[in-house]
Amino acid sequence: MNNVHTHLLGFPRIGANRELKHALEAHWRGQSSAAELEETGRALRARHWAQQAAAGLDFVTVGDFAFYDQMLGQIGLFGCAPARFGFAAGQTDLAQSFDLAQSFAMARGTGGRGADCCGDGGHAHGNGAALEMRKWFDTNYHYLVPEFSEHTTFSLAADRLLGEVAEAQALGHPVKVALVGPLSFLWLGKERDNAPGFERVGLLNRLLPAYGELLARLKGKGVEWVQLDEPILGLDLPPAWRNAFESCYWQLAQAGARIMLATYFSPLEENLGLACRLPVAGLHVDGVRARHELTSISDWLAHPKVLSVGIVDGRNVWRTDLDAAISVLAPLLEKRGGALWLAPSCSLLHVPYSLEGETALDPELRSWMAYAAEKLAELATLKAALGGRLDAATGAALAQARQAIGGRARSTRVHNDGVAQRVRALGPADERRNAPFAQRQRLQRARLNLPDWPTTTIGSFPQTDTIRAARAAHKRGQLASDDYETAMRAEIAHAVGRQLEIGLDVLVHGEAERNDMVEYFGEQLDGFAFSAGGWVQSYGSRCVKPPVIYGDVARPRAMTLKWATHAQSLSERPVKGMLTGPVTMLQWSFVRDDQPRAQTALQIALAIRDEVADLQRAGIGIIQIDEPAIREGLPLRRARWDDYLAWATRAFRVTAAAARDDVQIHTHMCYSEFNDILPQIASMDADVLTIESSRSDMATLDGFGRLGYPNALGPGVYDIHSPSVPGTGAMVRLLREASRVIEPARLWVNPDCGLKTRGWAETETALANMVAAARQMRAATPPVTHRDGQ
Ligand SMILES: Nc1nc2c(c(=O)[nH]1)N[C@@H](CNc1ccc(C(=O)N[C@@H](CCC(=O)N[C@@H](CCC(=O)N[C@@H](CCC(=O)O)C(=O)O)C(=O)O)C(=O)O)cc1)CN2
Ligand code: MET
Ligand SMILES: [Zn+2]
Repeated sequence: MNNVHTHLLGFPRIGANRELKHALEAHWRGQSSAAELEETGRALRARHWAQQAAAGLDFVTVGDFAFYDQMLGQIGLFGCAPARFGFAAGQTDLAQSFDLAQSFAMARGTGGRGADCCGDGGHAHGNGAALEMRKWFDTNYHYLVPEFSEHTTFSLAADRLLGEVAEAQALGHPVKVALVGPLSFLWLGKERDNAPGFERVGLLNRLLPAYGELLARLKGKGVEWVQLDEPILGLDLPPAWRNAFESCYWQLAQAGARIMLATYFSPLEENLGLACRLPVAGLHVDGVRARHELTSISDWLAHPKVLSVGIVDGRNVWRTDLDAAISVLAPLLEKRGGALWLAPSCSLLHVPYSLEGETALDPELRSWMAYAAEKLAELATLKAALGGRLDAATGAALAQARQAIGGRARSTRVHNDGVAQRVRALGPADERRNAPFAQRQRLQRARLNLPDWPTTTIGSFPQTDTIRAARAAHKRGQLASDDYETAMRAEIAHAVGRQLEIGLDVLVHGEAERNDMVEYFGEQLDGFAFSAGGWVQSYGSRCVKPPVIYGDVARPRAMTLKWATHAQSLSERPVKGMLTGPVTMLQWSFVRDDQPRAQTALQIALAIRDEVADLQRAGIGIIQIDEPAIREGLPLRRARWDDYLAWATRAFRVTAAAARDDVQIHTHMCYSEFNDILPQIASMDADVLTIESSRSDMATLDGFGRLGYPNALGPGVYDIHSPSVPGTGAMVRLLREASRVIEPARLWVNPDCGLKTRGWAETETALANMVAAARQMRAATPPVTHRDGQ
């Protein structure tokens, strides 16, 4: 008798129509109460559980919901908020869990945040500084980073979680609770204000009693299974962390609840034996990224432990090849004595809700795809087929999948011979600028005639409600294309005017016409499809709509030219052309799974390269090619870094090398630590690199200095995540620090990142202060041109 179960690791929470986003933003604007927000959360959870039950899952998953972020939720659950928020026992009833105001304070910082009505809040420094945001493994989702010190204590505050369990049970659902496991929770945090020698893995003994107590209480509430996510088992772990697993899980085993240990995003490799040995009731593995390990995992995992296979891709939007899946699963099922759990590979947080709303998608393309809802249906079909229940509906679903998979494989629209040929023909000269940097720098100086300490911004100016409303009206057909274009030209003129008034040296057009830096280009490139409602949470209430790359990429026509030349026509000062680089386009899209990422990256590189050529032909003298995602594209295992970095930096060079020597290429990076990939960043050979650094107090820059980074650098002098306006003095201090590491002749003055989430008032004051800082530096340092003898 086969005993196939289905479950999921986590479900998206923002709502099919981004209900949670709208409710959060209304609450932050003061337009709705905490109770109203709680009610939206409750309704969303109920709806999502109902969907899971309707898809025949054996459990609904509880614990994956969060108003802002799940890691933040766990900071509340285990009572380990940083002391600076002052939520010490006594000030608040810890047993109640954090209330909403407290968790938003940690997410968005405290002090003067009310004015910031937008999705994200501030990340002010000092007392009420928000928790740091970091990318969740190699995804585009940001989590809030827990902070640990030797003073950190943990105390269980489970009311919120237990309340959600009770909600699901009251609705009649069998419940599995999902949490981040103790070792991944500690690993994903950071150490702060520590005595030397302190390592946060040492906090495990303090943390485990809280987990143990929670497991016992869940069991008491009738929760049979608790999923503990330990995705770090797919990383290269230092010995202290690896060694901690066994004792950790032996201790948790005492609590009684059945633990499903969940791994994902990466093969287990040297941790495979360890993961199989741990005293847990079940092990979930990523059947997409670790498919080649499934057989050995099944051999190592002793009965009666349950094997859960993440057979449906939780990171992409393609339909599962169900025939192929069955041929992988059937032998496993036999090995496991007829017992197997099936699931998506990871939480479905990273894919949109349902194809139902995607009426504008080409029907053939749509038939190749599966969002969260369709992935649940795939699980149901697999369960029925493996369970031997080949009823009519299952047969029809299998046939439909077969047809779609076959159609996609044979489709002519996926392949474009011209593109393939162009990629094959790429030679070494196509990825090299003509002259070395020093020579280019002379030519560019002569052409651009910029002052020392040149000031610029990263590209976007505030995306105001007016801009978004105009675009929405245009999309709905209520604003004619000409009128939309006129409105955007006016916005661009406004942005240029403000920049001239502020006194910036290198201008930008402000990106008003872009919904998003990736989606905007995806909408204009062949081989990309874009969705109407395919929203995915990025952080807090902010979402992105990743385009779908389904075929060979080509650029039918110029994408940015008319906006760039319009902006340049308004001023004598140089306006930077603004492009998104090939690696970021790839990383923030749903990608093809029928060819290597490297190949797709080169195709995108050629398309963007053509845009570089068009811009320079039209007289644009500076072109920025943004690559903020280059670091997060790194494979999770170090052994695969070199290969990735080789093709990723090559794709960038192919894009940039279309530029003549007197055209200045900028690139921009943010959101990451760059110290471990500095030589590769240098190999990209951009003339100017603008980089996020103010939050690290310029520490990022030390590495660049030590390495002898050869080209020009614009270390961000103020944090654009905060609505608080930086003072001139603070920026002067940062610039002085920077000039100790990089000689002034190679330094630029700019913010950390784009300004699209900010308002105009704060932006103008902040930039005026930044320009004043640059002028102070000019007054205080001898002119660069004399010093290097040019
Ligand atoms: N793809 C991507 N990934 C990234 C980043 C990025 O910029 N892009 N940056 C980092 C993350 N930072 C981010 C910063 C801001 C937003 C953001 O502001 N998102 C917007 C949506 C942006 C967008 O696509 N806007 C569209 C659609 C806007 C919209 O919601 N329109 C309404 C209608 C509005 C109206 O009627 O007034 C609707 O469709 O319902 C547009 O401008 O056209 C949001 O959540 O609100 C997202 C990520 C890392 N990852
Ligand atoms: C996330 S990097 C953003 C770069 C883009 N040019 C902007 O200014 O918004
Ligand atoms: Zn940026």
